[in-house]
Amino acid sequence: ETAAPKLANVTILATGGTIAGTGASSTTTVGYTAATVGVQNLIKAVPELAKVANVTGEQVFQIASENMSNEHWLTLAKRVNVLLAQNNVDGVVITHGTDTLEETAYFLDLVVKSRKPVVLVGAMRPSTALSADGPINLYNAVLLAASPEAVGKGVLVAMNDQIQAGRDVTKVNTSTLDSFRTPEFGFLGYIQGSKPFFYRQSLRKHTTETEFDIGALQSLPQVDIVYGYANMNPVALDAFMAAGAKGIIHAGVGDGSLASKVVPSLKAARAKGAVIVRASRVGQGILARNGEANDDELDFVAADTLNPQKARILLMLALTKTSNTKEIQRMFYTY
Ligand SMILES: NC(=O)C[C@H](N)C(=O)O
Repeated sequence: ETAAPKLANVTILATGGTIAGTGASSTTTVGYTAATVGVQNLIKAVPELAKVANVTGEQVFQIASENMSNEHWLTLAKRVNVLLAQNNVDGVVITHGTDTLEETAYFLDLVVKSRKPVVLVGAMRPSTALSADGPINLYNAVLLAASPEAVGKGVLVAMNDQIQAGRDVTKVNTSTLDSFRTPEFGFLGYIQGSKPFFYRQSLRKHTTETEFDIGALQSLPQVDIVYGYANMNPVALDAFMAAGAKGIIHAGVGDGSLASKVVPSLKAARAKGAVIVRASRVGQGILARNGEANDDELDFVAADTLNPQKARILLMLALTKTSNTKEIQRMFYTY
């Protein structure tokens, strides 16, 4: 008789969100309370987890993800790095609210120093709802984190039976189960029959390949996002600068075009030393350097394919290393 294969050790770090949410009734799918169920009860609700991994749980935070902050990210990333450095941890799953899940995934993709799997997971329906998606999503996330296939793939997101890349995935719908998508580039694979199936991979550098080290950091530089629209008003940008912003993401219209009325404020911000990154509110496509604005002349940076909220994360980390815009532009073409 051959011994049963040894199960991987997976730690679930719980941070709250709808996956840990409860509603007034089984038909409550909006207006429920996020972040009420503790990690041990999340694990207990899915006894099948024991078949795919030796699971342990830690409650890191208990928040709705709209309240996720830079400080939460530093705490979480440091914990992930400590756990993955241990021989008795093979992978980490992070339960998370869906609203900012894509941001945490990209932050970790840039600062986790391990090739071991890190998988973020959430739910669109609270745990008390009919056909809640949390339990199957959690099961899929744990088996993915326990799988050799997920090693070295960067931080992953497991939602709706699909495997998504932390860099590229985004929430595209306020409420449906298929809210997590990677438009145009596509998701990386499926989870089916308790197995991950990978078909593609991002070529951008991640985890052990990055130059970022948050080990000694207690905070991150202030970077804010200004949103572009017709009749755009520069007041928000000026206010962010007055509040001490070290970087500004300009989530411009189209290919990041700059409204004439806003250009003086952008130039003034740059003159004060803030790094300006041109991104787009459109959600897809390359933000072309020297396209809709002369970035060389303005000394601005182009966001490439990062959406504004992900560009904010890369700029914060970049500013922990340098304020040289050429160097920062290189980073935007690398990660
Ligand atoms: N579906 C969710 O998880 C939404 C919730 N507001 C959160 O991000 O925590």
